[in-house]
Amino acid sequence: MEKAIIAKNITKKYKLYSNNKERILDLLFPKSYGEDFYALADVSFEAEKGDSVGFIGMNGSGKSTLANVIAGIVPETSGSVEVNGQASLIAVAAGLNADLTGRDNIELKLLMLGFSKQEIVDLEPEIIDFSELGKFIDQPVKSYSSGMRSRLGFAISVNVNPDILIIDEALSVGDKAFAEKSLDKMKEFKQEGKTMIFVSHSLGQMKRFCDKILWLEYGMVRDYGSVEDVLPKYEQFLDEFKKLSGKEKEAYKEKGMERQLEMLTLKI
Ligand SMILES: Nc1ncnc2c1ncn2[C@@H]1O[C@H](COP(=O)(O)OP(=O)(O)OP(=O)(O)O)[C@@H](O)[C@H]1O
Repeated sequence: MEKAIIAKNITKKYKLYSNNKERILDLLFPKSYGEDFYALADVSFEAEKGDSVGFIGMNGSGKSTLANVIAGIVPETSGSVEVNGQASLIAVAAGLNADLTGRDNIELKLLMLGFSKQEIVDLEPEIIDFSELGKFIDQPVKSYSSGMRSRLGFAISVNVNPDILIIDEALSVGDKAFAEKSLDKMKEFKQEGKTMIFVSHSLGQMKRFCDKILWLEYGMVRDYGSVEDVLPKYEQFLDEFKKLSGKEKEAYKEKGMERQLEMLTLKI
């Protein structure tokens, strides 16, 4: 089978500063200021061409960060990601310029992707039609609601016909009718044998779409396998986690962070 994505030992470190002074000192001096925070710690997984992989995990587990690293929007701190084909990310806040109109954003994105003038003229009406933005298409994106931004992002990304489609929670902000239409479009992609990454808290949508599930916890891979195998385990985990007291949840988190530190120390 041909691989579409090969992610090897990806780590993403952010610096958390308690104030601006710390941020500036960190820029100016070799000594490190601020606290290291690892959004991803040694994440490896592979997707075959045609796979639909769902990323699941609690808030802050690293799903969006990993989606952004694969899309080439956020650089990894270490490790490597190989993507065979053109990846397109759909996320509520991704890649739109708020000062430009919807139409200008479409043209800019298509230009950046290397489309010719004629191809842009041909494709633009399809994108506008799909977005259902009507006359708002000529208004600046900063006047759009999050649902409208998501529609525009979705309309652009699915119509540029990427090899790999990465969808990060973009369906959760739109209305039901648009979500259904988008899910239909995603089904078409799947039938065409394209690769998809799907980030969502909706386990129902995961079941409908994904063949494989990557479960992240504190920036680490907790499990990776078929939907039938991993999703029930995650559902059971969520049920049990919900029953924990605040203190127990804190202790669970501390243990997770300790595991992360151990893993990172082993790697250094
Ligand atoms: N630019 C940044 N600077 C500092 N920390 C960041 C940055 N971006 C993300 N993080 C942190 O990295 C961690 C992972 O974030 P990410 O958005 O990937 O999680 P997620 O699993 O997608 O969460 P959610 O389900 O809430 O959307 C979080 O703790 C977040 O606060």
